[in-house]
Amino acid sequence: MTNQPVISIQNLNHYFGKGQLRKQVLYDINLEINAGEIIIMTGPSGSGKTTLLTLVGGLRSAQEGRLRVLGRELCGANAQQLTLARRSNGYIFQAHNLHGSLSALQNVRMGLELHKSITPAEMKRRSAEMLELVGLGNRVNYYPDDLSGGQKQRVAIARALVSHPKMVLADEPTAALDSKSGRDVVNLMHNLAKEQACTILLVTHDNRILDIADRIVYMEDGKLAKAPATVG
Ligand SMILES: Nc1ncnc2c1ncn2[C@@H]1O[C@H](COP(=O)(O)OP(=O)(O)OP(=O)(O)O)[C@@H](O)[C@H]1O
Repeated sequence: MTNQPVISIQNLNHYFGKGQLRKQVLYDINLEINAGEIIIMTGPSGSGKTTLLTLVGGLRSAQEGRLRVLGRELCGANAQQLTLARRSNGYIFQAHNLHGSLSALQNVRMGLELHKSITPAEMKRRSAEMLELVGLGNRVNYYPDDLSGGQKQRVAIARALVSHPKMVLADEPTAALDSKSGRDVVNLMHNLAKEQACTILLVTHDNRILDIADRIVYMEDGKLAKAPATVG
């Protein structure tokens, strides 16, 4: 861990809608996250966690305040700048978004396709190696329909990490999983992230996985607070 903030958020506000329907959903958010940290964001439904995650990930544009991610200011960034910012990140979402018509290997390969300098043979080698690492070495040619929920989520993790991103953003990665698969999945994220010195920002309601966090932040009514309970 180098203790350089990779995410620096200052006085960030966010609104949805326009005119009379305009509604503020994030209020004066301040947060610094260092390289290699695993941060869990928790809090009630509708409190703004996913909104903050998508802003940090460059999936929507930040409107007011300062949001510096991996050396780039995202507040006021244009579409092209946001596209560039997204390339540094891996994403893991609850609905894992695997392509049903692609095999596990081809899905993982998608995580490398933006990286033009890598040859097709090298992409295949790295994708197979990452599937091996997540325990799916014997499932590389399976299609998502033939994999369990936990296996699909592991493919999504392999896809997010295959390019060795500096940052991984995860939204409810264990929501659809039973407790054993959920635990396996977060252990895997934790180990791979620590090996690759990758920063993870993870949104969850799943209290069973809080112990993988270096730090927990709590969101309520669009405001960030320290977690009510600390993790030992
Ligand atoms: N695209 C949108 N347009 C308008 N309002 C939205 C939009 N997305 C979210 N909201 C509203 O913003 C608020 C925050 O939503 P958000 O999804 O960030 O909360 P959350 O904490 O992630 O909730 P959950 O835990 O249920 O996923 C909610 O009131 C929600 O209804």
